[in-house]
Amino acid sequence: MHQKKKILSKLNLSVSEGKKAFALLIDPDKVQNLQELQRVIHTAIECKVDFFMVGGSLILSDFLGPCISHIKALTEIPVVLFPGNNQYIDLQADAIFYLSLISGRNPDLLIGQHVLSAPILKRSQMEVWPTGYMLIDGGNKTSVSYMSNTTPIPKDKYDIAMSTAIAGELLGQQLIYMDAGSGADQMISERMIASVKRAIDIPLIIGGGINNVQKAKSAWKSGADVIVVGNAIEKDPELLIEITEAKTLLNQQLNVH
Ligand SMILES: CC(C)=CCC/C(C)=C/CC/C(C)=C/CC/C(C)=C/COP(=O)(O)OP(=O)(O)O
Ligand SMILES: O=P(O)(O)OC[C@@H](O)CO
Ligand SMILES: [Mg+2]
Repeated sequence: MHQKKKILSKLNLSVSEGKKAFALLIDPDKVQNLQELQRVIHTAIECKVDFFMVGGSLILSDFLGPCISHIKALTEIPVVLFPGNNQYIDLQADAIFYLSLISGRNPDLLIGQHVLSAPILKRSQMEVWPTGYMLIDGGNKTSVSYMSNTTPIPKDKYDIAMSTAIAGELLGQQLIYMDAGSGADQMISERMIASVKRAIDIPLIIGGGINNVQKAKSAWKSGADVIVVGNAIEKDPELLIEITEAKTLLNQQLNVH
């Protein structure tokens, strides 16, 4: 029998208490050298990030496995795979976002990649997190929209986003991840986040283009349960500390620390 999803249950519990979470996305291809990686991991550990995410739309380096093993060697903070396809699976991770790209109409990303990866995931010890993944237009063409061959939901089509998220929930997805794509010019708007959050009862993850502390706060305040930051921290690891301070303060104000 498959083991219980302990990490996901813990996340669900803190979300049900209204607690805000912060995930750091590490792109194996953007790691300059091992020292740089260790520095970011150490800062993330000091900040007690809620989880690490590792993955990419297209990975050219051989660094996916080493990235995960370096994190695992230093901390118990969970590592969650964020795979662009079934090749980017490494069984050292604790969990995997089993993404279905529900904003798109590309069958390979709704079921094809899942069929290819199902046997290995079923045999593994990893927690598999069924995730409705929705791309929202962030003003520029991102790797993920090009690589997925899908059109993101227009940024002001709140009803389409809401209905898509509800459909994901009704189909049994356990998380909704709305992403403007890595390096998006504009993060997802407050109104879009709030409309989707109101419509669903599963945790809402928001990412793409969150590159300063104001944007992180605005995403949380509009309804994000988890925010994901990648690019901006690669450029300035100190941002980890600022965002963590904002999270701590917000959780204190919400009385859920
Ligand atoms: C079920 C399995 C095994 C895989 C899921 C496959 C699906 C549905 C993927 C969705 C589409 C996709 C390509 C997602 C990738 C998301 C991701 C890891 C983004 C990280 O950012 P990058 O797109 O790599 O950005 P950069 O251009 O900044 O590197
Ligand atoms: O790299 P950034 O823009 O922070 O985006 C993070 C993540 O949501 C991308 O899929
Ligand atoms: Mg990438």
